[in-house]
Amino acid sequence: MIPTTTAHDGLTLPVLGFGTYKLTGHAGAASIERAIASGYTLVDSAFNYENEGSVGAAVRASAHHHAARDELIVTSKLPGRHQQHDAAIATVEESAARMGLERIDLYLIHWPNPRQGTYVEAWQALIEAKERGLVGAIGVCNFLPEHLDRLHAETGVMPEVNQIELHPHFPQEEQLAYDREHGIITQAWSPLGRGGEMLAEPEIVRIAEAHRATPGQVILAWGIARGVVPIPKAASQDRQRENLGALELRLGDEEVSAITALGRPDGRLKGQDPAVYEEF
Ligand SMILES: NC(=O)C1=CN([C@@H]2O[C@H](COP(=O)(O)OP(=O)(O)OC[C@H]3O[C@@H](n4cnc5c(N)ncnc54)[C@H](OP(=O)(O)O)[C@@H]3O)[C@@H](O)[C@H]2O)C=CC1
Ligand SMILES: O=C(O)C(=O)[C@@H](O)[C@H](O)C(=O)CO
Repeated sequence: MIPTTTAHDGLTLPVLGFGTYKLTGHAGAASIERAIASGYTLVDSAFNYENEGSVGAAVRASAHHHAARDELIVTSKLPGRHQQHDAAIATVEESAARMGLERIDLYLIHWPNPRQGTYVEAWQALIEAKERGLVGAIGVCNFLPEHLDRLHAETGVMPEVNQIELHPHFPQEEQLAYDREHGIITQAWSPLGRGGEMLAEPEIVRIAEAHRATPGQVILAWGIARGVVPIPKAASQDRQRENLGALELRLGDEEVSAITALGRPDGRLKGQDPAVYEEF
C-alpha cells in the first residue's frame, strides 16, 4: 500500500504515481499493466498522448489479476483545442470511450493557454462533468497562481490537483507554497528530468551512495518529502519497481535542502513557461 495525501475537497491520491507519456499500443499497454502489477494505483494519461486506449486496456486487464477497478485512479487531460464548453464535455466522454471505462477518476485541463483565453470556460465544463458523474475529480496542469485565482474568483471552485513541471533543476518553491495553502495536491511531471543529466548531479549521486539507493530513488524521495506526488514514467518493470523503492527512503532535512538548492531560474527542461506557452 502506498501512503496517501488528501486535497481540500476530499480527493485522496497515493504519494507516488505512474506516468505514461510515450507508452502506446500493445507494448505500452503491457508496460502499464506491469506497473499496476508492481503496485502503482495512480495512472496518468492525456487525450493528446494518444494512449488512452492502451491505458484503458491495461486497467481492464489488471482487474482480473492485479487491482480492482475501484483501487485505481485513472487520469486524463483536456487538450487546448477542446477547451470550449461543448467540445470539452464531448472530449471527456470520448476519453472514457477510448479507455473503455465507464468514467475517468481524475480529469485535468492540460495547459492554461492564456492567450487563447478559454480556460475558465473549460473549467466550468469540467465542474459540470463532475456533477454529472462523468469524472470523479477535477484539476489542472501547468496553472500559475494568477490562473488559479481566476478560476476560483469566477467559479468558486478550486482544482484539487495541479500537475506541474517539477524536478531538482526546477523545484517550484512558490507554486508549491501556493498549492499547499489552497489544499491543492501538486503532482510533479518529468520528476526525473526525463532521465537525463539530472540523475548524474554529483549532490544527488552523493546522497544516493550514502543511502545505498539510486539517483532516481533519491529524486523521487525528495519530491515526496516536500509533499509532492511525482508521476515517473518507466517502461520496464525493473525501473518501475526501482522507482517505487523511493517510498522506503527517508532523506534528512539537510539533504532535501541540498537538492532543492540545485534549482535554476531557467531550469525548465524545454522552456515551457505556462505564462506564454500554448499547447493544442
Ligand atoms: N501535464 C503535463 O503537461 C505533462 C505531464 N507529463 C506526465 O508526467 C509523466 C512523467 O514525465 P516524463 O516526461 O515521462 O519524464 P520522467 O521524468 O518521468 O522520465 C522518464 C524517463 O526516465 C527514464 N527513467 C525512468 N525511471 C528511471 C530510473 N530509475 N533511472 C533512470 N532513468 C529512468 C525513462 O526511461 P524508460 O521508460 O526507458 O525506463 C524515461 O526515459 C509523463 O509520462 C506524463 O504522464 C509529462 C510532461 C508534461
Ligand atoms: O507531455 C505532456 O503532457 C505535454 O504537455 C508536452 O508538452 C510535453 O511537455 C512535451 O514536452 C511534448 O514534447
